[in-house]
Amino acid sequence: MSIALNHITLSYGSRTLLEDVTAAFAQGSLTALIGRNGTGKSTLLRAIAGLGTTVSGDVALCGRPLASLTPHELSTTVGFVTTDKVRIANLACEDVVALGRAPYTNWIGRMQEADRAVVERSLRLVGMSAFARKTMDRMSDGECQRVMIARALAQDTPVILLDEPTAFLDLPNRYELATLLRQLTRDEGKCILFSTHDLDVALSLCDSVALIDTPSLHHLPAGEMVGSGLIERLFSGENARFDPETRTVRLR
Ligand SMILES: Nc1ncnc2c1ncn2[C@@H]1O[C@H](COP(=O)(O)OP(=O)(O)OP(=O)(O)O)[C@@H](O)[C@H]1O
Repeated sequence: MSIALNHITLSYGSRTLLEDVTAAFAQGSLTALIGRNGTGKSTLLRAIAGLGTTVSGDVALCGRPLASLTPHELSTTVGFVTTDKVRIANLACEDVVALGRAPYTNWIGRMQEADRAVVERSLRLVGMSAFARKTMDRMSDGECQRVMIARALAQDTPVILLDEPTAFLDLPNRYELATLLRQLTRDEGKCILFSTHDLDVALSLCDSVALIDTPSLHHLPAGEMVGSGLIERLFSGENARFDPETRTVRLR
């Protein structure tokens, strides 16, 4: 398994977000992590990425306990894409993508021919080759998001985590981005786990859905999740209800 969570508990102080969660995510699979605001999606992604959150239980990446990985091994195993905007004037897309090569470049960080080829390929995979020399401060949110995914691809890790990659995107771009992620699981064999509030994207385009139902995590194939009744229970309220037909939340 690319990601294995074994009886993990996540908490902040006395507040428990997840308790005794066991789940596994396979190579070549796309999984959406969903849940209401503040239920711990980002915290879980950060814990899997080894970004210093309180965890009891074990996280294993590609069969190795997270705790046993050196910083270098971690950086060649898991890539993490956040919604933080990297809009540094004068920094071209290809330079941002090249940052993903840091674990592989020599001690002065000099890029070799092979590194440059990986950067080029990564930009091509996300459909952004034409933007290589453009600076990121003049690009749309959707374009920036693709470049940040290219950076994670250049890092060449079997596991990629993304925290709300579809936030700030319009509807066609949300579908396009999720379709791109799906393609990367198929063509590149990546294990991709991303958090999202887009139920229709999660349920229509992903292999499986991991739903935080505090303090549990339900991980089911997307089709089974639609029919499970779990989404209605967690996302329906006085003014809105989940419609399994359209896989969206609608006003009552
Ligand atoms: N460093 C921290 N210290 C204490 N509490 C925190 C910290 N970071 C997050 N929290 C709390 O933990 C809970 C989970 O936060 P998290 O950001 O993981 O949720 P989320 O599901 O990603 O939320 P959203 O959907 O709103 O992005 C929230 O109630 C948040 O206030």
